[in-house]
Amino acid sequence: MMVVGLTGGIGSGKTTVAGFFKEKGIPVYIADDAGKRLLETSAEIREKVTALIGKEAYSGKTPNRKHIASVVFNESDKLEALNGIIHPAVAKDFETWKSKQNSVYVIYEAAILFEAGGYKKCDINILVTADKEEKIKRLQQRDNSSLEEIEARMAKQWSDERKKKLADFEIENHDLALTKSRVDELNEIILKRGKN
Ligand SMILES: CC(C)(COP(=O)(O)OP(=O)(O)OC[C@H]1O[C@@H](n2cnc3c(N)ncnc32)[C@H](O)[C@@H]1O)[C@@H](O)C(=O)NCCC(=O)NCCS
Ligand SMILES: Nc1ncnc2c1ncn2[C@@H]1O[C@H](COP(=O)(O)OP(=O)(O)OP(=O)(O)O)[C@@H](O)[C@H]1O
Repeated sequence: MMVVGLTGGIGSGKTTVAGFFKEKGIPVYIADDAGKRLLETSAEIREKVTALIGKEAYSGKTPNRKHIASVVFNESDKLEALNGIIHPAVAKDFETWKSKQNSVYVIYEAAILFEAGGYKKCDINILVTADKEEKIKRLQQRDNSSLEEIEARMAKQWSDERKKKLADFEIENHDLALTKSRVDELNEIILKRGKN
């Protein structure tokens, strides 16, 4: 079974694109969601994250994601350490999930697929792009995020130019109808590759 990595900068629309693949019957794994789930359910992760960030990282067993984000997106060492706690657990969870799927290919959607090196384990990598202003507008509408919070995360991610060099395909996500037809087109290409 082929693994197709799907990534894009914050607010690019990668989850929206993943949804279009899902509508076509393709199994989709969302690493951001798995990371959040494991942050909440794994006692081992809770212990490590509390040791890294402090007691304020959790209220009981519930992670204070806003607080964790405010620490790690302003302190690179702590972000690296948090990645080191979450990423191996997500990789393991993905392998378990993948072994239960029955499809020519699955989508592995991850925010920092290139930055964290996960793209090397994928057979094909797709990059979703949008203009910076467009991404900021979408995030402000979706999350009520401040410009400062959005820019702190953007600063920790590679530029689209750098990511394009490693991507096999790009989806420019401006007009949703065009994005959807690009997904149809890529799905056909990937299915053909899977048969060869
Ligand atoms: C810091 C945390 C608690 C913030 O949670 P929050 O709900 O605010 O954000 P969420 O997880 O939905 O991510 C939203 C976006 O932030 C950006 N982002 C998240 N983690 C990272 C990271 N490690 N590096 C750069 N950008 C990141 C991405 O663009 C992502 O799509 C959470 O993102 C986290 O645990 N991150 C570290 C682990 C990680 O890399 N997760 C993502 C893939 S497994
Ligand atoms: N082409 C588009 N036109 C208008 N709005 C869009 C478009 N694509 C996505 N959106 C909206 O922009 C917001 C961000 O999209 P989405 O959640 O898919 O991005 P993401 O890259 O997964 O975000 P994050 O990096 O935060 O995980 C959502 O509210 C979504 O509905």
